[in-house]
Amino acid sequence: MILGWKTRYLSILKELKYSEKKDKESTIILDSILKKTKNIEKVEKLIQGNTVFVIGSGPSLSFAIPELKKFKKSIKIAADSSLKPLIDNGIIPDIIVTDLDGDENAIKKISKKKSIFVVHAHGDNIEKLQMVKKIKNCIGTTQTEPFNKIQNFGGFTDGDRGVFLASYFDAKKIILFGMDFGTRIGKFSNTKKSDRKIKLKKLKIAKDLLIWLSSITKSELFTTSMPIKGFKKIPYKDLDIIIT
Ligand SMILES: Nc1ncnc2c1ncn2[C@@H]1O[C@H](COP(=O)(O)OP(=O)(O)OP(=O)(O)O)[C@@H](O)[C@H]1O
Ligand SMILES: Nc1nc2c(c(=O)[nH]1)N=C(CO)CN2
Ligand SMILES: [Mg+2]
Repeated sequence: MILGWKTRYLSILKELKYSEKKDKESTIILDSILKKTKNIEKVEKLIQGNTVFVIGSGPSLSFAIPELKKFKKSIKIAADSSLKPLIDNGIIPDIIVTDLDGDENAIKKISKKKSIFVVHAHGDNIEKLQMVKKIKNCIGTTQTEPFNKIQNFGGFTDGDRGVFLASYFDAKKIILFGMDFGTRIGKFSNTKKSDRKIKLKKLKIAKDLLIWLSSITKSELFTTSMPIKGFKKIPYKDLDIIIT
């Protein structure tokens, strides 16, 4: 677990009134469903020393998609609900970070392909975890203590967990797409009207975690989305220069 994570996790539990006990229960269930695999080593190989794109569902995702199509070979980590618009546009991510509340059909469509799913267990997705049985390549994560097959790379929402994952495995550069945070929820995000308030709180937590990560990571950080402290803002036209 990354140094300092526990303190941040405890303050998230307090703010959102989540139960550590339920998070732990969920984690134990995910561990019991997962098979022993070499998927962690595969994820490490995809990320280490490479430029990695992390794609979220913020408003700028619509503008990012035509740009992403130009970079077929770059390693792409999709956060949950960004998966559907990506595959609808012929972009197959290498890694999908999800707590399984994105589009279930999109997940089914690529669940038998070589993309690796990084599935997060928490107290509010216990029933969803059964979907893992149908996914070919999977690793499991938690926000509490890691154990057995379950990892904790740090991070909270699917998007920021993607960035923590890329940093954990020493990506050379990490470039954000559709990771705008702020007060506008992207149209591809699977957020019900009644969940808007909590979603905005989660986005604020995610942004603060990324600002913290920027002060400790060895990876070089960039964003094509809304500016964020610690990340160098780059226009799409400069992507070619950054990647090479
Ligand atoms: N303005 C934004 N609107 C929606 N998503 C955003 C925004 N900015 C960044 N993101 C990132 O996009 C990711 C994917 O969006 P999605 O709606 O699937 O979130 P999620 O983390 O699954 O949320 P939930 O808490 O409901 O599981 C989020 O995890 C978040 O990190
Ligand atoms: N207990 C609990 N933990 C979470 C939740 C959630 O709804 N409940 N949502 C997350 C992703 O946004 C991450 N972690
Ligand atoms: Mg999700």
